[in-house]
Amino acid sequence: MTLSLASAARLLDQHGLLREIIQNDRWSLDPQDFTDIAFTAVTYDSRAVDATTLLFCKGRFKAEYLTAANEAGLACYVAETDFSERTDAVGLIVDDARKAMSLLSAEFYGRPQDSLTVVGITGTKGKTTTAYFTQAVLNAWSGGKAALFSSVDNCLDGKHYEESDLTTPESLDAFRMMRTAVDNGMRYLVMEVSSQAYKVHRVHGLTFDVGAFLNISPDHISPIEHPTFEDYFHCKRQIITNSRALVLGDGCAHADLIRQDAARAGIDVTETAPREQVMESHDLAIDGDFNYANAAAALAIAHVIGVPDGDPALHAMDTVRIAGRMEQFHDTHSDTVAIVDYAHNYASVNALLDFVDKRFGERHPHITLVTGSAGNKAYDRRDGIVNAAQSRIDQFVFTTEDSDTEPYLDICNQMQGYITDPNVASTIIVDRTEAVNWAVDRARERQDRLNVLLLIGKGDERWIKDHNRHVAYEGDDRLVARLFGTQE
Ligand SMILES: CC(=O)N[C@H]1[C@@H](OP(=O)(O)OP(=O)(O)OC[C@H]2O[C@@H](n3ccc(=O)[nH]c3=O)[C@H](O)[C@@H]2O)O[C@H](CO)[C@@H](O)[C@@H]1O[C@H](C)C(=O)N[C@@H](C)C(=O)N[C@H](CCC(=O)O)C(=O)O
Ligand SMILES: Nc1ncnc2c1ncn2[C@@H]1O[C@H](COP(=O)(O)OP(=O)(O)OP(=O)(O)O)[C@@H](O)[C@H]1O
Repeated sequence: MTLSLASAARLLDQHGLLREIIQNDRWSLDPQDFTDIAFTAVTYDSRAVDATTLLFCKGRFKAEYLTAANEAGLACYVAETDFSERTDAVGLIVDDARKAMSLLSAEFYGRPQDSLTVVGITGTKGKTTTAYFTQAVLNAWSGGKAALFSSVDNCLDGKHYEESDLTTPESLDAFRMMRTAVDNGMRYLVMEVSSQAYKVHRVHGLTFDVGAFLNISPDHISPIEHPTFEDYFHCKRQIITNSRALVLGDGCAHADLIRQDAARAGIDVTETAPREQVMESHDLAIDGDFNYANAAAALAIAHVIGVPDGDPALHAMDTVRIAGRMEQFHDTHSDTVAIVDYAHNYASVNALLDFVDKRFGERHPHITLVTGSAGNKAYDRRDGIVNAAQSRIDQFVFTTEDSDTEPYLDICNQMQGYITDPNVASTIIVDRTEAVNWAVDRARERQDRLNVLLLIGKGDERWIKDHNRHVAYEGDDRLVARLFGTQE
């Protein structure tokens, strides 16, 4: 690990981020005016510092955190504010602490991205699935040397998967994990890139060898995410100029604007094949026609990376299943199929119902949608889910998803209020376990008909967020398998 106070200050200066260096009453632009420190660790948590740690003060960091850090011997911090009243440490005062954190973390971890072929995948829907497909192909192609950062799991050695917290990790965590991946012998990294990642500079300074832009539709609009669709789309578009080559999803909305971005930056665009073409040569284990669009993107990425057309490695994605995505369960007591899926906005609920229609439509099933929506963010999803489903299903059961401070019942009531179709029934059962139980019991009362239960928005998560803390939950998949007395 090679970062010192002097080299950090120089790097920040080169990137136009350094405002000045401050220690007590001494203010300077010259790092040589301060005792140099060779950093042995970097962190954004004031509770994890010692005399050779570089601390990044970002986001909702509070000045009082520095009191204990100072006692722990903190010697240097990066911040947008002068904290010399709270600490004797040297402050690298910058224009943007998150950009600084990304650049300095990459340097601290020895620029691991330079030893990897890095694939970045963005889009409103299909990021996780495409990332898993791509990793499977690159793993097969390279003999197990592809790492993955996804919203479900991270994988740093091509074979072990650990649950992740964010779609795109904080920059510092991302570069630390890239270092581990390189040390584990990985040659490829496939990562999901959320719009938030660009909004809060988690991938600042990172160039993707291949960037993929799958699709775009309204999502993530709220005060803590994006104020408008334009802002959401603008953030996602940053991947274009930060990639060496671009893969563009077939039928992507605003494709002309995306091509204009690429043309201005001189970046080659590879368009993905129509999903129907992929259906001719691949038989995916995971259900849903939309997954053939995700497969088309994975094939295009592999092509740009150099996997030859027709190579057997391309079929590695055929067997990929992703926990909590399009998982089917069949009841042993009635003609009922439950699908556990991660759909949670207009586009994905619509795609899910297209699948239900195609697979089960001929049997005119009774369709129940068990859904909630996230609290305190992505408000547009609430009417999006209702509008995508209301004329295509028989029954809504509104229940808990994840929340911060917003009461679950308020979210359920709001969603129920969006219903305009008089033919769809609805009920609110806030407790998610009870909601699924209720849906199963009602289905068993309809012995004369096929029932389709759609349990969406939680996938295989074993928790529900309440006040942003994880509260244990059995998981939609395990719950329904237990109630059905079987699992497939
Ligand atoms: C808006 C946003 O990006 N928030 C993220 C951000 O929060 P923040 O920087 O404000 O950090 P904070 O947790 O409020 O605390 C401020 C700082 O004080 C530090 N601290 C705190 C206490 C203390 O004693 N000492 C101390 O130093 C914390 O370590 C932190 O660095 O940094 C945190 C980790 O450092 C993230 O967990 C958090 O994500 C929140 C939880 C989140 O949910 N973000 C969502 C909106 C998100 O990013 N989603 C996208 C898209 C998902 C999708 O595509 O579906 C994603 O990429 O996941
Ligand atoms: N290409 C697609 N088009 C429309 N819907 C899709 C597509 N791919 C997946 N979906 C739906 O979206 C859900 C989430 O898929 P996935 O996790 O791959 O996307 P994501 O972009 O990572 O989503 P999120 O950002 O919400 O985590 C799936 O469970 C499915 O219902």
